[in-house]
Amino acid sequence: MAPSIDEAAVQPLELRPKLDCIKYLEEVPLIDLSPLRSKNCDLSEAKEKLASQLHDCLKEWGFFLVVNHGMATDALAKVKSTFTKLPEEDKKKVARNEKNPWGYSEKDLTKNTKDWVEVFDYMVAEELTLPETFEPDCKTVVKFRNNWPENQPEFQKACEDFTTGTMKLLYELMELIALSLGLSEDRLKPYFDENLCYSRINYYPPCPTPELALGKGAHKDHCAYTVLATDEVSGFEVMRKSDGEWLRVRPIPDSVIVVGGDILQVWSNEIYESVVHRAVVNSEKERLSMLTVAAPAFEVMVAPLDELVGEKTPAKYRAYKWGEFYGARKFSNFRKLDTPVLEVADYKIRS
Ligand SMILES: O=C(O)CCC(=O)C(=O)O
Ligand SMILES: [Fe+2]
Repeated sequence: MAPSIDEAAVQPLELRPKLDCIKYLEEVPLIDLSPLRSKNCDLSEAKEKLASQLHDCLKEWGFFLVVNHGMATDALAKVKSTFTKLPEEDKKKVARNEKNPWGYSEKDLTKNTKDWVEVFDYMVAEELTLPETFEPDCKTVVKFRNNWPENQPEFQKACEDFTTGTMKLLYELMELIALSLGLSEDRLKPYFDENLCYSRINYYPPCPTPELALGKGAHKDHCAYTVLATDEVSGFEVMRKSDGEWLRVRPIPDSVIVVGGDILQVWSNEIYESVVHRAVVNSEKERLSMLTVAAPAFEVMVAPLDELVGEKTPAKYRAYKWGEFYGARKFSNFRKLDTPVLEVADYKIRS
């Protein structure tokens, strides 16, 4: 008898990966950040050049790979080795719930289908005081704290080291992204004072029927952008805008992937579009990826940036409060399966 998996993780027919004809992206959009680390070159010239490359990558693909990113090369491997050793009961003890959305979950959904993944989420800030439910009319604030497994200092340290590296890169990219839109390099930074940046581990166990499920279903990232590191097992795929074709991105050793998100789409008034992507699983190998999300402060109103709006380029979105949007998405994991999840398209101005 064919192996079976949880019905909730079976993707609708049209969303299943076609594993017998995987297509690879042959010319990956690649940015080499070594000029930023070189003592012999003019830094502002180097930034302008990189910004222009980044513009082309984001415009064409909505994502790019980065080499010479400055992060410790063994950061992800350390997380992988410590996460995979965590005892099941320790993970279960720090399961996310409606009161604390940080910690472990094996029940994540994308578009209401269960992902074949175990995740662990933690905030970059160790604690944040925020409205209890993240909802517009919520008057009570609570302190959210990270939910680290007890007595696992090595795991926690590996996670924190990863995040120290990604946050540094995230701020470097913030300058380049601003420059790539013709803005001053510090234009986006104020949105990230008291940010909601967080990191996530995605652990994809081998799946007996990888042709039926997805590690992470097709989605766009809702933040400004994501820095994603993956191990050597392939599985990350992007949807090509022109024809909807799924293309697998081969892992390049010591690179990270930068995925443009919805906020960037809105800020840039659609000069850039966030990329649809997914994670495919396989029957033999476990796979681990980890990311840090560039998420602004709760109070930030996200709208097309003034400099990019004009008579010929009217605003394509009305403003929305990031914290409320984010909360609606985050807490949707604990709500009924049939409630539609908020999308950035809900703020689109239809002409
Ligand atoms: O694991 C991957 O390759 C992609 C993960 C991802 O897109 C996400 O967690 O948002
Ligand atoms: Fe993603």
